[in-house]
Amino acid sequence: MSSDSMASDSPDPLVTRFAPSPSGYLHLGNARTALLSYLAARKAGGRFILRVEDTDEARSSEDFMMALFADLKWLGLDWDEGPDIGGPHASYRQQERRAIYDEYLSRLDAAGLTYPCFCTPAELSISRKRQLAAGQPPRYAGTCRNLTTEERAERLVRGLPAALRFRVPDGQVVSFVDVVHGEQRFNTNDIGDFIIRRTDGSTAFFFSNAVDDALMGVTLVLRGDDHMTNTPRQILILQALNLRIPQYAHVALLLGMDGAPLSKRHGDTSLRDLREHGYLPGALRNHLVRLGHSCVTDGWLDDAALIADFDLNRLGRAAAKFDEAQLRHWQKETVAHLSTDEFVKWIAAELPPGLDPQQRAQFVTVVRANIELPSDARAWAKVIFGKLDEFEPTALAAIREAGEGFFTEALQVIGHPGTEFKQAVKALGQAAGKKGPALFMPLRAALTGFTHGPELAPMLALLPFAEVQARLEHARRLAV
Ligand SMILES: Nc1ncnc2c1ncn2[C@@H]1O[C@H](COP(=O)(O)OP(=O)(O)OP(=O)(O)O)[C@@H](O)[C@H]1O
Repeated sequence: MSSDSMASDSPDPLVTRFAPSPSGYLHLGNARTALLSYLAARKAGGRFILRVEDTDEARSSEDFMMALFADLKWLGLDWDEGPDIGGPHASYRQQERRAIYDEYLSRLDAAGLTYPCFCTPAELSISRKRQLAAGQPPRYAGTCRNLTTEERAERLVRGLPAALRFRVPDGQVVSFVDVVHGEQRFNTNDIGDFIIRRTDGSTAFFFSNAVDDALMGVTLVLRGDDHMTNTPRQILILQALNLRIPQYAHVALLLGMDGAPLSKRHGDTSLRDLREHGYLPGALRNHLVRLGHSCVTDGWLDDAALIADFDLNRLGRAAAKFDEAQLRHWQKETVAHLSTDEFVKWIAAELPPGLDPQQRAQFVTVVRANIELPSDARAWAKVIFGKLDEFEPTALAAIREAGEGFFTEALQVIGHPGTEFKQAVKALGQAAGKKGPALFMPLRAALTGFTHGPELAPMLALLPFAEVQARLEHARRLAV
């Protein structure tokens, strides 16, 4: 039993989808899967569908769904069909597709491929433990498979809660060619009959997800490899319903710093957190596309270039780890690619009120290369437009190392408004007998409170002369 012939050589345009559950904020793993699915569709000139899998009512919420739309849009994705915009296969919310599932469940039923299962969670757990103890892979033992019609009727009359199981055929092999992992083969004897409708009447993931993909015309299911072992089950359902089997691409899960897969349930680093920290969508896109996909271009890619660079054949198998240093690298690159207007808009909320346009423009020119996040702009705005009341420890050490005499000289050399800074520093170096870092570092420390930062001369051009004097005087007192 192979799905190869149905899955390949499709003349139809590529249709991909992202199908999250609205049960938490999207984390970077979800976002990466969404981005890759989006890029695959856009690259091929196909369609990208957003479907919300909210059959688990206890964990799903309207707020999370709205957040999901907002976060995906912020990341720069758009979709051709979805719950918020509709489309030819509406509804795109599984809660609203119950009648469709009932119809397809009854088809399976009519074909004799389902049966009610009355096993309780406790009974299933004991059975699983027994199998594990016997060194067997846990699978449903088939307890309710062979109940007689009378036994079933008797249990139903007693009102026992019943789930619905799919009858997996014995002794067959389900095979498919995964875009990332190549040929996959699963023996149906290892699968075990699985639940397609829970006791509360909601359909299980295996079923609704597969039926929706087929009915929505999805041709490529690109998802995390947490779903690899679900795929043979889904192929069995689609075959039983005579529905089209898509191609599958299972990408390695994105792991957190602790090595565990990111997961909504664990509240892992969400797109939202990063956005609130000031990360830019372009940084996320450039970072995420390179986790599990190798780009031809090493440099920063805008949206169009990202689509052009994307290639399904370059999806990788290796597990990818979220690395904040990498994200910061792409953030830096993205900031460098902002136009001046975009940059000013991005940091506007961090600037003190009342700056004139010239001060604003000068500030941007001076500090831009030193800003990765808006909070950096806040820190430099405080240094330049505010009062200096904090020194980082290395700055304090540099001031004390230079000594009181150095700052007495500095106050004389930089002694009047309009002093040309470069000339003044040269003169100070001669007077104090210092050069290089021994000359620049204490000055930088005294005037900014830091031992790193934007070029000093243009920064000082923004400081009032009285403030320069006050800071040098303060440093002189600190150095005593
Ligand atoms: N760590 C991960 N790395 C990459 N993709 C992931 C990761 N976790 C989930 N996905 C993918 O995101 C898509 C949406 O999945 P889903 O909404 O179930 O997310 P989830 O984080 O697994 O949620 P939950 O923790 O609630 O199960 C699926 O394609 C899934 O494979």
